[in-house]
Amino acid sequence: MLILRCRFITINLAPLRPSHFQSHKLFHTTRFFRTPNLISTPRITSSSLPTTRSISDEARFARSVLFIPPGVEIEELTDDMVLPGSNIVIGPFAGHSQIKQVEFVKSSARARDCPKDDLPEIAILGRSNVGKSSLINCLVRKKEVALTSKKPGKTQLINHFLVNKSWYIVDLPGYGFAKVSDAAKTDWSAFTKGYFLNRDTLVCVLLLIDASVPPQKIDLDCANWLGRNNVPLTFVFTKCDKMKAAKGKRPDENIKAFQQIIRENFKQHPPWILTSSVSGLGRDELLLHMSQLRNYWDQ
Ligand SMILES: Nc1nc2c(ncn2[C@@H]2O[C@H](COP(=O)(O)OP(=O)(O)OP(=O)(O)O)[C@@H](O)[C@H]2O)c(=O)[nH]1
Ligand SMILES: [Mg+2]
Repeated sequence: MLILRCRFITINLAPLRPSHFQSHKLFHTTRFFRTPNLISTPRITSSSLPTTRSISDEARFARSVLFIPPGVEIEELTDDMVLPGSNIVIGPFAGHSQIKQVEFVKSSARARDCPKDDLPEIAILGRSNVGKSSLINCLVRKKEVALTSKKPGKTQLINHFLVNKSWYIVDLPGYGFAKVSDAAKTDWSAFTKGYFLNRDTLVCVLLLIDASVPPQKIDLDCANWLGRNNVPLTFVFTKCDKMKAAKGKRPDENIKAFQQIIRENFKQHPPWILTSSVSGLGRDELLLHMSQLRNYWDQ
């Protein structure tokens, strides 16, 4: 069995159970790619294959637990193509990923008010206080870009940030903030439908999951809703630096428990990655993953 070694946890991914969920919308279809291979993709050698499994068993297993992007043949897969601290295979669409320039463009109250220039966008979604704004600041390496706060519910609008003049990061309002009124909760539900289902330029949703707390029903409901509606998502586990949780379980235990539940609902495990906005864990890896999603969408 393939074991993914992360920087501070080892996750043994068992084969997934089939389910009615369809997997990643963008990456389900087989298409030719036009960009050159920017990452070396060493060929698999006979010594790197398990002796007790046939290649097809291994291929089936790899497909069920790894995120294999377009342009990567399963026979070419080697351990070093998997980003550290993730199940994400890096393929030929990965390219320039660093953020050189970022500018705030606008805040929109409704999906129809969002920018209409057809640039690809990656949205950041998660519970209030999960660390959405902090992750954006970490990715762009600027403290003041997306406002962070200890007080949940700080981000109330759809905020578009233009990156390298070519794509958007979108900071969304958090869900599950206990103190919002029923009216505000209804608005959030209408907003999700409007934005996620109709935004043609949405490349992927980064669904942030707080690794310092056990799996939350509201996060699982959100993941299942996105899965059912074929909205491409990547699980980004946040606050992985909180190794000594004051109470409860450690991040690695919480992440394992979350993934176990996801395996029961998703035929193929969506991409996932460990991050910390405090230590910078997973920052460069996540940027690289975002670049391959964007470049594939953009072709
Ligand atoms: N230890 C640790 N704390 C973090 C991390 N990311 C965010 N935080 C803290 O968590 C709190 C909330 O962070 P925000 O980035 O404002 O969260 P948000 O998801 O944007 O919140 P809303 O806008 O209210 O939905 C702040 O006190 C952050 O400092 C992390 O990686 N590690
Ligand atoms: Mg915020």
